[in-house]
Amino acid sequence: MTTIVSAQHVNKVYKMGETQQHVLKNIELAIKEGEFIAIMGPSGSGKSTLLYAVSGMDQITSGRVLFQDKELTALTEEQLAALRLQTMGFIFQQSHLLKNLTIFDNIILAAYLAKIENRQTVNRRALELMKGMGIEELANHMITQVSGGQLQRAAICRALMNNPRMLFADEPTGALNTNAAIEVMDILADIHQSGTTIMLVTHDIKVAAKTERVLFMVDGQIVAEHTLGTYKKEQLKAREERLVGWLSQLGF
Ligand SMILES: Nc1ncnc2c1ncn2[C@@H]1O[C@H](COP(=O)(O)OP(=O)(O)OP(=O)(O)O)[C@@H](O)[C@H]1O
Repeated sequence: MTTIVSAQHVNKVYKMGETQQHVLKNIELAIKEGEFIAIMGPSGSGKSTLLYAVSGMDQITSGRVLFQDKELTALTEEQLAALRLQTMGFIFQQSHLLKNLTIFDNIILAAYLAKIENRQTVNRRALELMKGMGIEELANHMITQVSGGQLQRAAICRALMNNPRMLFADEPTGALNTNAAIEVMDILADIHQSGTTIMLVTHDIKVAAKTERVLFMVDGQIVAEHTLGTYKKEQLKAREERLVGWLSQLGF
């Protein structure tokens, strides 16, 4: 399998006035095309910072990040924005949908503005995706009229509009109740099954148990990793138990 993301000697230092905080410390990471990978670790260990560093959402202080063999730090802002638009999708804990637009308009907005495809194609794709997520009947609802789980499914549709090679998800189930979290995670597992590489940050063992490889961060470093392999529904309990055992060995 080819490598889609490669982080080499990546450091990130936040400077605030006189003080500095070294948040990513010499990170080495390779993610294979088609992988499903979770980042776990204590609060403040640098999980989100790593996700934003390897997706080019945030600048790094030193080192290199390659995405599909393109060095992100060598790209201009415009080139980086174009690469993100064409190849990456993002999902966050809060859906970040716009309050004064319908669910449908929220999903299509970025694709319309990008003007890569005509409006008919964009509309058709949005409807297909909404159907796949079971929210096609909510197309004309305002975002205040639907549940948290439905909002997150709309945010996933939006992230998939450009048919990304890779999805980056920062605590995608963090704001959801248990059932909605399970639904959203099952959708992400299906998206992975269809060939999309996914990197997600999570505190939730049930979420991580559906991924293939779990990295554990402490204080800006990846200190351990656990390979779970291909997810099969009937193995979920056993995978959760393996993760609990591994995490407790790590003192988490
Ligand atoms: N924009 C920023 N400016 C300064 N410091 C920041 C910034 N973003 C994050 N940090 C600091 O970097 C450290 C790592 O933050 P990060 O959000 O990556 O951790 P995390 O492991 O994702 O935490 P959590 O699980 O709580 O979301 C924290 O100490 C945080 O306060």
